[in-house]
Parts: sequence; C-alpha cells; structure tokens
Amino acid sequence: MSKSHWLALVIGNSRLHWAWFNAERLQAAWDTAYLPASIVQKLASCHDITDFSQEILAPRAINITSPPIYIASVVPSQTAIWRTYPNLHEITLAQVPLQGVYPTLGIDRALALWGAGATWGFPALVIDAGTALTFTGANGDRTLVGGAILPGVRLQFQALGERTAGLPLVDPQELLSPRWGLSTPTSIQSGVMYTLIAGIKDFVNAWWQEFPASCVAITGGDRTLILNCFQLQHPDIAAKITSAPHLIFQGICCYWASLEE
Ligand SMILES: Nc1ncnc2c1ncn2[C@@H]1O[C@H](COP(=O)(O)OP(=O)(O)OP(=O)(O)O)[C@@H](O)[C@H]1O
Ligand SMILES: CC(C)(CO)[C@@H](O)C(=O)NCCC(=O)O
Ligand SMILES: [K+]
Repeated sequence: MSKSHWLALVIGNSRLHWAWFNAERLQAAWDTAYLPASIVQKLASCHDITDFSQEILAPRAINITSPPIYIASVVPSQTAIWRTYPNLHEITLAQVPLQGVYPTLGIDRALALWGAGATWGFPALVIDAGTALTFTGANGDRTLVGGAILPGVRLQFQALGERTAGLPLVDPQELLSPRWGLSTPTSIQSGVMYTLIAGIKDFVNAWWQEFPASCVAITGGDRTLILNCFQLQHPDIAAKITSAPHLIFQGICCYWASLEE
C-alpha cells in the first residue's frame, strides 16, 4: 500500500462521513452509521481493513493496510471510541489557519470554511445543512466574521413530531408543498421549509451586502433538499450558491497538504 493513501473521518451528530484519499485526490466518499466500540477495536487490531470495507466502511473494497485516519469530530464520546485506532490523527481548531475563532467553534465548521476559502477564495460563507444547520463566514483576511446555528431540517420535523401530542413525524419532502397547508403534514412541510428558505435567503443576502463577491457554498446531508426547494422559490439566488458535498473533506485535505509541506 502506498504511503500516500489515507482516510478522512468526520464524526457528525447523526452519523460518520468517510473519504478515501490518494495524496490530495479524493478517491471515494461514503457515510455510515456510528460504529460500535467492538468494531473499532477490531479495526485497530486488524492490519488489513479490506474485510471490513465491504460491509461496514465502504460500498467498495478498499485495499489499504492500516491507513492513517485523519479525524474531525464534534461528538467527543465518539472520538473516544476512535482513540483506540493506532494510526489516528485528530484535527483540532488550533491547526486550522483561520484568525479570530472562538474556542468552542465546531471543527467541522472551521474545516468547511477553510476548504471553501482554499477552493474559491476568501471571503467565503459556508452553509452546512446537517443535524444542525450552520452559517460560518470569514472575510478576505481569513478572519472569522461569525455565524449562526439553528436546528437542521430533520431535527425541526423531529422536534414537532416528538414534542407534541397532535403532530405526526413527517419526513422532509423534495418537492415544496403549497405555502398554505390544508392538512397537518403539508402544514408542517410548509412551515419548516418556507421558514428555512426565507431564513437562508436573509442570511445569504446580508452576507453579500458586506461581501458582494464572496462565494457561498452549501454542504451537509440536506444540501440537495434545501437547494431544490430554494431553486423553486429563488432561482436567481440558488444559481449563486455552490453545492459542495465534500467541503469538510476539502478542509481536511488542506490540513493533510499542510503537513506535507
Ligand atoms: N441516512 C441518513 N442518515 C441520517 N441523515 C440523513 C440520511 N440521509 C439523509 N440525511 C439527512 O442528512 C441530515 C444530516 O446531515 P449530515 O449527515 O451532514 O449531519 P451530521 O454531519 O451527522 O451532523 P452535524 O454535522 O450537524 O453534526 C439529516 O437532517 C437528514 O435529513
Ligand atoms: C454546530 C455543530 C453541531 C454543527 O455540526 C458543531 O459545529 C458544533 O458542535 N459546534 C460547537 C458550537 C459552535 O460551533 O459554536
Ligand atoms: K448537547
């Protein structure tokens, strides 16, 4: 196995995100559920992960022996499980070359912003539509301007379904329902999606007022759902937002490359 092969692991609040790199080239990316400690321990003691890759790690066989794993986690209890893996490199905020970050800023947000800036230039604004939905922006000096955090798409539906007696758990729909709902599910769809779209539009426009030429990139598991709904309401704005499925991996790759220098 060539020394240039490595894995990136992003631990989010819903699941794990994996990428396999050959040097700076992304070979494959996939998601899995959290792995139990017993499986991680097996991986740690195993010199060939090919056996695991088919079922647990990847939809394809990856013939890599004990690859280094570069990990960025926002879930400490999950990070702890992975510390048994021998060739683990934990990425911390101190290693991300952004100025003005506050100590509790999520490493996923910092890396996604670094990835966006490195790819499309600073200033940059990142929207991460994950378990939580976040905005994170930096100016032309790579200084954090700030951001915002709100419940993600699925979490909003879950909150209504789980914390009320009268509301069912509704799955997010790819198609935007009519604004004025005439059933309980369509009323929930409308309320969550129209409010989200209006909110994102407001944040993005406020950002462009300060940084008119800035790239705005969207990543995360609900990226496509949001962009599709956005497209129907505001095609002009949607056209200016870059869909970037691998933004955090792009940031991790910047980190990997900085170690090689
Ligand atoms: N198989 C899946 N499991 C979980 N979420 C999924 C799945 N497929 C699509 N999604 C959507 O992805 C969203 C979660 O996004 P993502 O996986 O990027 O979050 P995360 O990285 O786990 O969390 P965060 O980064 O916010 O801590 C959910 O709101 C859900 O609607
Ligand atoms: C906001 C989330 C949950 C998004 O994954 C994560 O980045 C996190 O836990 N951040 C810590 C708080 C902050 O970024 O201000
Ligand atoms: K918490």
